[in-house]
Amino acid sequence: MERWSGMDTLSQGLARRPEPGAAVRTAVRRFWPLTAGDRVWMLVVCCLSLLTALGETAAILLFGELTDGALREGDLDGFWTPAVQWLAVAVVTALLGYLGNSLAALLAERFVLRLRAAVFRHLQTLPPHYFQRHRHGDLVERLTGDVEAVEQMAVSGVLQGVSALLGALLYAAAALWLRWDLALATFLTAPLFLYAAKVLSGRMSAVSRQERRADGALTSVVAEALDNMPFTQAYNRERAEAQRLEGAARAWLRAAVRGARLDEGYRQSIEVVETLCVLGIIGLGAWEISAGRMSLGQLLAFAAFVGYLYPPIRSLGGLALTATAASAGAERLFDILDARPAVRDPEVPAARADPAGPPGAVDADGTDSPPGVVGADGTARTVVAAGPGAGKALGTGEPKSPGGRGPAAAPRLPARSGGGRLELRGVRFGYPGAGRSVLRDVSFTAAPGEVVVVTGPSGAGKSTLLALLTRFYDPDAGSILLDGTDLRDLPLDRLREHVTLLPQRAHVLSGSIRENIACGRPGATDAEIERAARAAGAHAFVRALDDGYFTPLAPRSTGLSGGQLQRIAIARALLRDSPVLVLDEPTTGLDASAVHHLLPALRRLSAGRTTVVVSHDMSVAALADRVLVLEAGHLAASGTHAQLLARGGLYASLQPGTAAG
Ligand SMILES: Nc1ncnc2c1ncn2[C@@H]1O[C@H](COP(=O)(O)OP(=O)(O)OP(=O)(O)O)[C@@H](O)[C@H]1O
Repeated sequence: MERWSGMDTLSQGLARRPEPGAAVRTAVRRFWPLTAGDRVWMLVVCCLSLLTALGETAAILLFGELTDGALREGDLDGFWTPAVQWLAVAVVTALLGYLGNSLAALLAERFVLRLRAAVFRHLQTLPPHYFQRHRHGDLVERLTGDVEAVEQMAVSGVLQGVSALLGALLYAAAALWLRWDLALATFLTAPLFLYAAKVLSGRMSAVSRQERRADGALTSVVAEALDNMPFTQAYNRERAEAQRLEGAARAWLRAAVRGARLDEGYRQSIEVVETLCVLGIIGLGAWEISAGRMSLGQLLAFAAFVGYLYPPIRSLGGLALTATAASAGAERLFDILDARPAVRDPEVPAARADPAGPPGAVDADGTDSPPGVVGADGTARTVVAAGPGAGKALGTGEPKSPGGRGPAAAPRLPARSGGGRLELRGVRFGYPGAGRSVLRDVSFTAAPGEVVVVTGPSGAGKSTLLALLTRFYDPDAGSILLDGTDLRDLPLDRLREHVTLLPQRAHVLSGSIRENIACGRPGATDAEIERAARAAGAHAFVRALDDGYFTPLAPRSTGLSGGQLQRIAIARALLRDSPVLVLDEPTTGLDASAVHHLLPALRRLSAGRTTVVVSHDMSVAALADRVLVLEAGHLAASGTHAQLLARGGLYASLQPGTAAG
């Protein structure tokens, strides 16, 4: 199995420190494909920038004409023509500026939309341990703050850079045309701006990394504090939590102030350089005017050109800093994009791909994904989207065929009725990066219609076994077969249609009860939903609610009990109607009466299917055709509940009221 070289967030922050320029180049190279489809519009923005700069150049020349023709002479006749022309130029320039800036804002937001969708799509392919090893608040920050920071470099940065460059060239050309000798004297100062930016960019890079990390840590602390609020209140931990928040906020403040100081340092030193230049020009101009080689209008126009020339040069230097800061955000996105999914769809020749599979990955804005996106080696990757693992466009390499097998054609599973035979052959597995096997030589078979309960001491590997059955991971050795086909040879979406997981805590989606049940099989009719709810023992309490099936639920504010939510989850699983069911501690946290209501529903749910249940609950074990006892990763015993009890040993010791339970 391919190992994921995961490290925790902090150590990744400390790892590899490319120099700022290289980091920016890598980021631009990897994210640039996301601008596909908008590049023509980016060109339009650049053209509009050029036209705007031309308009401003014309305005300055008209200003010089106005000064010499009307102001110096005190002649109103010389005022009207240049004044009307100037006004016309100003209106057209304003219009072009409006169009250009609006279009640039649209392109920037579209890039954000695509980048976030691309990172999120890849995130959805990552295995459970990735989410265990990264704080959720930090991941939220990456999908929001870091994505926006990268945009500042990849789209806004490029557009502003091109526009600044065009403006600078144009104003420089105009200044040269007006007085080449004065212009050259002025240009000598330009490298000072870029030098200041270069000196600061090294420090900016380190500060930006700290700032991005501090942002992530702060969001994490807030998210965790909100999640833990009842615990915080019940244990009088308000002060401790407030201190934790303050600690994270202070770290963020320090990083933010350092960043602001660098920005401000750049801005203010540039102001001083600019003032020096302007004074120099006025001094030279005064000398030229006194020698009769220059008019006042020419001097003012020249000074205006130089006044226009500095902002683009300053902005080019500032952009170097913005890009350096953004590359710290980009590194945090690469951390996600370079993490490898633990499992991959089998390679299916395009012509043989199942037409019933989900459509190709589509951007959040409804447009097709650009074909190649941000592969670590910069190569384009094709979005195949043969299943829920369709984040392949962002992965870092093609999947290895597990166990050294070649590319596999995707076998079709049999229809719902009759199938569902599960077979484990000598399965060994250890979590990526953990370095030890959690399951060792596990072999058993579960036939259609059979209920197999897996039990054992805490940490024996029961939940891990379920993660393999639902193919969140592949075994390191051995194989798992569904109706004779290795799970690794089945498209993930097909596999997960055939194997339904009922997790320990019922998942609640934001939406009505009806929607929560219907997500088991999108498109289910009201009658089918009600039938599933009845079989799950949920119909009676749902109907008693004011809004019945339209009662809104939200992940943390359901207003339903744990047992009721579990029955909604059972209705969802019933509707899914898959041949294999995998249940993780379905009665955990429920009292005797809730379990009493749940068991008949579980019995109906498992009828005619292959059911594997992880449970410590004896009432669930009593439902089983066979009980498997896992101990330290291997199967220690198997038999019916009664047989195992009679045999004594580990199983008997697990029962409540016994010493080793
Ligand atoms: N993401 C992970 N990375 C590394 N090790 C893990 C990970 N998840 C679980 N483990 C380890 O794998 C072993 C088996 O864990 P598992 O959750 O499968 O046990 P379990 O039998 O389900 O326990 P319980 O009954 O307490 O839920 C444990 O030693 C655990 O520490």
